[in-house]
This record gives sequence, C-alpha cells and structure tokens, in this order.
Amino acid sequence: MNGDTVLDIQGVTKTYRNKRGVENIALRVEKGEVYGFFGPNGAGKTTVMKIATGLIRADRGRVLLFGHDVAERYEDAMRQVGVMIERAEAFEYMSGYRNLELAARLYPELPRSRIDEALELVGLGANKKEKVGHYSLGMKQRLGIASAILSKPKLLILDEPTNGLDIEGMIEMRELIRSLAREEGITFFLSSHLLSEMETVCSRIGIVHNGKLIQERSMAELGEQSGQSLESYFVERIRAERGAGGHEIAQGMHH
Ligand SMILES: Nc1ncnc2c1ncn2[C@@H]1O[C@H](COP(=O)(O)OP(=O)(O)OP(=O)(O)O)[C@@H](O)[C@H]1O
Repeated sequence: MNGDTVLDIQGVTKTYRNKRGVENIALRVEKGEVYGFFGPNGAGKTTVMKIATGLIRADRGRVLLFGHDVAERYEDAMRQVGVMIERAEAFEYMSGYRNLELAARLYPELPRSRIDEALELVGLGANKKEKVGHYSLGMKQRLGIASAILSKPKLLILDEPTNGLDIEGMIEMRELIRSLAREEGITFFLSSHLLSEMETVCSRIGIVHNGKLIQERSMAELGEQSGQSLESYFVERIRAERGAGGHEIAQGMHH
C-alpha cells in the first residue's frame, strides 16, 4: 500500500445466511479521488460499505482505513472518516443546528464554530433554526453530510447519497460533493445505482454486480471510449462478463 491510499479493501467476502452477499471485493481509493461504487439494487454496495466502516464483519478479507484495520483498530481506522450509510437520521422535532449540537458531543474538542461552518458548507446556514421535520429530503440528506463532516474527516463514505431525491436535490448533492472534494480536499467513496449521476461527480468508478467487482475504470479512460456512450460501454462489458446478464444493470441505470 502506498502512502496515499486512504481506503484499501482486500479480498472482502461476506455471505449472509440466505447465501447472498459479496465475494472477494478488492479495491483501493487514493487520496483526492471521488470513487463511485456503482451497481443495481442488491448488488452488494451497502454490504461493502458496512464492512468498510466496521458496522459488520467480513467472513474473509480485511479493510484498511489510513493503514489501520477497521476490524482490529476501529478507532484509529475511523478517526479521519465521516460516514452516511442508508438514510440520514435526525430528530425531526429539533432544529438542524440542535441536531448537529447533539452530534458534536461525540467530539468534545471540536470548537462550537464548526457547527455553523458545517451548516454553511452544506448550504443550510439560512435554515439552521428550522425544525428538521420541515426540511425537504434533500435538506435532510445535506444535514446528514454536515454531521458527517463535523470532525473534518479526510474521507467521506456515503451510501446512495442521492437516493430518493428529486432532480433539484440531486443537483445540489452533486455540487456539494464536488465542492467538498475540491475546496475541503475530502476524498470520497460513494455508491449509487445511477450511472449518469456517477459520471458527473466521480473520478473513478467500480462496478459491482451480483456481489462481485467486475470492472473498474477511471473517468479519463472512459472519455477515450469515443463514439460510444458510457452506458452502452458498461452494458457491453457486463454482457461480456456475465453472458446475457447485462439486462439488470441496464435497468439499474435508469430512474
Ligand atoms: N442482513 C442481510 N441478510 C440477508 N441478506 C442480506 C442482508 N443484507 C443484504 N442482503 C442481501 O445481500 C445482497 C447485497 O445487498 P446490499 O444491500 O449490499 O446491496 P446494495 O448494492 O447496497 O443494494 P441496495 O442499493 O438495494 O441497498 C442482496 O441480495 C441483499 O438482499
């Protein structure tokens, strides 16, 4: 592992009792990347993210975050990591600000000014006094990001951050991810079942299908596939990989 690898997933396998799960997933996310983990619903994205953040254990393989094994040295591994897995949870009857105040109790050394700073960064500065119950879904998701960046993490792991958002919410989320990557220097590992969305924010994409990582491509490489849309390129790769199995992926790409 070189010094710039922030997330190193090494041969991770997890089989649930129903035999589903993920098999031998290996990937690395380097400092400064926005790595998109793409695949249809049920492909295994959430499972990998839960293992990568120590929420569940792999049957085989291991995950290093900043060089620390998340299963063995959880606190060291997670020190510089912010996480939002599944829907952002917040107390609806409290304001956005109050919710962050509660989240900030996990980091006693954090200056209170960081709460306002995080709210400004996600574009909720003007709404911080409103009850979260009155927020749109997009605003709730952005509050989730504000909570995840409170402690100034260097890596953000986000599972389907745009899931369920309307177009406006999706655009805001994309812009937020781009600006956090560019201006705050945050590295991202995020998942989505929408390829079009990944295309606009990610520097590299890994495709997961039926629990396996079947392709990895940087956006620069994809740009060289001239005369062919990204979508048809992927469908073709998946067909080649899985016989007629490209069908499901093609469906997963559309809203
Ligand atoms: N706790 C569990 N017990 C049994 N099977 C599970 C469990 N969690 C996930 N699975 C199965 O494992 C496979 C991978 O699920 P996972 O949630 O990781 O996929 P995903 O790519 O994140 O999809 P989604 O976007 O729908 O969450 C699916 O077939 C799912 O049904």
